[in-house]
Amino acid sequence: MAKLLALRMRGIRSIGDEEHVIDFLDPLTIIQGPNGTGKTTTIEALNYITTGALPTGKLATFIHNNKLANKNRVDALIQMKFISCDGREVTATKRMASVIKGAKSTNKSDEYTILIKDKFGNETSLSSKVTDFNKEMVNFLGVPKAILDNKMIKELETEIRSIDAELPYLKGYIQDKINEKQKLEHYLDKIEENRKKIEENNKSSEDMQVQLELVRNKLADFEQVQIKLAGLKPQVQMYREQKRSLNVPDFPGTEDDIRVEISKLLNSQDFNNAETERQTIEKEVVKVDSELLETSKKIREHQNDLNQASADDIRRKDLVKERSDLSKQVNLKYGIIPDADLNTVLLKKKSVMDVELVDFRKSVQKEQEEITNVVNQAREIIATQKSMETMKKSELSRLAPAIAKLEFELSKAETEDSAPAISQDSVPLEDPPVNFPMGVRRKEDYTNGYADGYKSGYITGYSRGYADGRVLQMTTLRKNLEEKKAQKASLLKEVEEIRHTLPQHQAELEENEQKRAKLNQEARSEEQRKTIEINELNEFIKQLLQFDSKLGNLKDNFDLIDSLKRKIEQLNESMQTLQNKKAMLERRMTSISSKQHEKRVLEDQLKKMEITQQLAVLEPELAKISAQFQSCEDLKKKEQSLNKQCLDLEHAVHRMSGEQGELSKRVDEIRRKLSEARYRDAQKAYRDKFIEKVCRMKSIDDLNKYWKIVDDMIIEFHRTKMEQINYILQDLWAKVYQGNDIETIKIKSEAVGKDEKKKSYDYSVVMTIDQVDIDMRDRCSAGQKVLASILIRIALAEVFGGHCPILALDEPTTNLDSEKIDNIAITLKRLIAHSSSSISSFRSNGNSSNSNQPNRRNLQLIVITHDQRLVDHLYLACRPEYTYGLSKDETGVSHIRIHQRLMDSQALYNA
Ligand SMILES: Nc1ncnc2c1ncn2[C@@H]1O[C@H](COP(=O)(O)OP(=O)(O)OP(=O)(O)O)[C@@H](O)[C@H]1O
Repeated sequence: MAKLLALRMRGIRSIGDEEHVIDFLDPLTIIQGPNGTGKTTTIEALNYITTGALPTGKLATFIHNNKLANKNRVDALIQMKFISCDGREVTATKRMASVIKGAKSTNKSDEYTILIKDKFGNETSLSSKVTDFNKEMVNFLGVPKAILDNKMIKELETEIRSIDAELPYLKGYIQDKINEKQKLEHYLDKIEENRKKIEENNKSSEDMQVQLELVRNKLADFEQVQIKLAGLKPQVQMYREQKRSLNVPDFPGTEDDIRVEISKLLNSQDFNNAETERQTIEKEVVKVDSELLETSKKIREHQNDLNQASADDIRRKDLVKERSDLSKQVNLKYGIIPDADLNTVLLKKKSVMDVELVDFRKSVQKEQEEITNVVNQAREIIATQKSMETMKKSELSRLAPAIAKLEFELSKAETEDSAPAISQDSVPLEDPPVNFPMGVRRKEDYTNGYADGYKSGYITGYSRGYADGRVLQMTTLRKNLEEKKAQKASLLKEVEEIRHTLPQHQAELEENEQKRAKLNQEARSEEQRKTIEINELNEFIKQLLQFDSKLGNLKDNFDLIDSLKRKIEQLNESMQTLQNKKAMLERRMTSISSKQHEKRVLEDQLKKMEITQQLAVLEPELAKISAQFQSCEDLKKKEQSLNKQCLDLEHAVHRMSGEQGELSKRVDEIRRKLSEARYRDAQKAYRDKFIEKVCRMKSIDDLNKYWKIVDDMIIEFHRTKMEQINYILQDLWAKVYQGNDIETIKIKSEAVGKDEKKKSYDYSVVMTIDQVDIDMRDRCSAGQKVLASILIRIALAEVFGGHCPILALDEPTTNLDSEKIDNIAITLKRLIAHSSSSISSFRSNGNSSNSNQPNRRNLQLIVITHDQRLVDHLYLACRPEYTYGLSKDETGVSHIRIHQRLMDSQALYNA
C-alpha cells in the first residue's frame, strides 16, 4: 500500500524562500489556516507532483511572484517522499524557475528526478530525460490505469493503410516489369525480323545490280540505232511534207517521160516569148509598185502637215476669239474705245492707279498721325487729372486726422481751467513735464510763456505761466485748425473740379478713339479695294500679253493648208494612174502565165515522183529502226525501274539499320530498367508486403476479439464499481445527513455515443425522495451539494484508490451548517477509525458476504481547512501528534508552523 511521508515546497504561489515541510501523519494530517494563507497551494503542489497537472494560469502564476520576492530569479521546488505500493521509499522532485531579464520573463522546468530506495537501502534514480515522470509516479503510487485505449489497433490500422498505399506502387512495378519485358521481347523480335529483311534486301539488291549491268550493256549497243533514227526521222518527215505540199496529180508515166515533156516545153518558141514578156512586165510592176509606195508616202507626209496646220489654225482662231472676248470685257470695264491699243492704255491706267494708291496711303497715314496725337493728348490729360485727384485725396485723408486731433486738443484745452498740481522737485527745469497739456509741451510754448512762469521756481509763477501758455496754445491751435480747414476746403474744391472735368475728357477721348478706329477701318477697306483693282488690272494685262505671245507663235497658215490640199489631190491622182497601170500589167501577166504553170506542174510532178521513190526506200528502214528503238526504250524503262528498285532497297536497308540502332538502344534501356532493384525485387517486395498486411489484419481480428472481451470486462467492472460507490454513498448519507427530506443519494451513469470502441458515460448525482430519484443539480441547497460532493469523493477514493488509500480534502465544510459540520467530522472520524478494518464495519447494516463490498485498506487522510469546529472534532477524535497551521505575513508570504496543542491552532485566528 502506498503512503505519503512528507511534502517539501519552496517558491510556490505565496510560499517564498522559507521552505514549507509537511510530515504526513498516519492516519490524519490536519493543515489549518485562514483564507489566502496557502491551503489550496498545498493541494495543488500534491496534484502537480503526483499527476503533473498544473492549475489554471500555468507555470507563470504557479511559481512565487518575482516582484513579491523582489528577485529576478525565483527557484521553486516541490518534493514528495512516499512509500510506493511495492514498499520502496521514493523521493520525487520537481524544480522550476521564473527568471526576469529586462522586460522579458521566462519560466522553465528543470529535469525532474525520482530517487528510489529499496528495503536494503540501495538507491536508484530516474530522470524525466529518460522516463515518463508522471507515468512512473502513477505506477509507484499504485493507482490503476483506468483506460485501455485502442491505440494498438489504431497503429495496426495505420500500418495497414500505409501498406495499402504501398501495394499499388509495388503492383505497378510488377506490371511495369511485365510490360517492359513484353516490350523487350517485341523489340528483340523486331530486331531479328529487320536483320532478316536487311539480308534479303541486300541479296535482292545484288541480283538487281547484275540485271542492271546486262541492261546497260544492251543499251550501249543501241546507241548507233538511236543516232541513225535521229538522222532518218527528220529526213522522212521532210520528204513527207514536201510531197504533201506538191499539190499536183501523179504523172501518168515515168520520170524520163516527164523530163522529155519539160524539155519540149522549154524549147518551144511561145514559151520563150512569153518568158521574155513576163520578165519585162515583172520589171514594170516592180517599178510601178515602187512609185506607188513613194506616192503614198508623200501623201501621208502631206496629210500630216495638213493636219498639223489645220490644228494650229483652229487653235489660233480660238485664241483670237478669247482675246477679243477679253478685250471687250476690259473695254467695257474701263470705258476704253474699241480700236485703241489696249495694252498701252491698260499699262497707263495701271501706273495711274499705282500713284493713286501711294497718295492714298500717305494721306491716310497723315490723318492717322493727327488723330493719334489728339488721342494721346487726351489720355495724358486724363492720367494727369487722375493722379491729381489721388494726390488730393491722400492729402485730404492726411488732413482729416490732423483736423480731428486739433479739434480734440482745442476742446480739451478749452475745458482745462487750472494748472495741474506740480512739485518743483519732481519737475525738471530744462524739459516740459510730460503730463502737461499738449500745447504746453511744445518747445516754443515752453520758452515763450509757460517756461517763464515755470522757471521762476514757484507754483504761482508756474500757474501764471501755465495760463499764459494755455491762451497762446489755444490761439495757435485755433489758427492751425482754421488753416487746415481752409486747406481741406480748397482740396475738396479741386477734387470736385477734377471730378467734373474728367468725364468730359474721357468722352472726348472715346470719341477720338472711335474716329481713329473708323478711319483705320475705312482706310483698310479702301486700300484693299484699290489693291484688288490694281491686281485685277495686272491680271488683265498679264492675260492679254499671254494671248499676244501665243498668237505671235501661231501665224496665219491658210496658204500652206491650201497648197498642201492641192498637192495631196495631185498625188492621189498619180496614185490612181499607177494603180490602173499595175492592174493592166497584172492582166497581161495572167495571160502569159499558162505556159509557166504548165512547166511548174511538170516540174512538181517530177519532184513528187523523186520524193515518192526516196520515201519508198527510207520509210521501211525507219520502221525497222523505230521498232529497234522501241525495244531500246523498253530497256531504258527497265533500267530506270531497276535503278529505282535498287535505290528503294538501299533506302529500306538504311532505314532498317537506323531502326535497328534505335531498337538496340531501347532494348538496352529496358534491360537497364529491369535490372533496377525496385523492378528486380518487385514481386518479392509485393509478396512480403502482402503477407505483412494479412498478418496485421489477423492481428486486428485478434485484437478486436481481445478488445471485445476487455470492453465487456470494463463494462462489467464499471457496473460493479458503480454499485459499490452507490452502496457506500447510501451508507454514508444515512449516517451523515440528519434531515429527513432526502432519503439517499447515488450516482447514475448512462452510456452515450454509438461508437462501440469509444464508450463513454454521462454521470449525474440523483437524490431519492419518497422513493423517487430526482437529479440533484439545481434542486439542492449549497450545503447539501457540498456534503454530497465530499461523500462522493470518499466513496470514489474507497472504490478506486487501489493501492493508494490516500484522501486529501480541501475545505470539506464550505457552505455547511454547524450540524452538518459535526456530521462530516463524525463521518471522517469513523472513516479513519475503521480504515484499518473492512469498510463494511462502519456501515450500519454491513453485510460481509455482499460482492460489492470493497477490500480492507489503511486510509491516510489529509484535511486542509480553515474550519476550527472541524479541526476541534477531528483533533479530539484522532489526537494527532501535531497539526499544521498556515499564516501569511504583511509582505504576502505564507509561513507554516507545527502546533502540538489544539490551543496553538486556535491562536492562528486570534493572531
Ligand atoms: N504566483 C504567486 N506568487 C505569490 N503569491 C501568490 C501567487 N499566486 C497566488 N498567490 C497568493 O497565494 C495565496 C494563497 O492562495 P491559496 O489559494 O493557496 O490560499 P487558501 O489558503 O487556499 O485560501 P482560501 O481559503 O481563501 O481558498 C493567496 O493570497 C494568493 O494571493
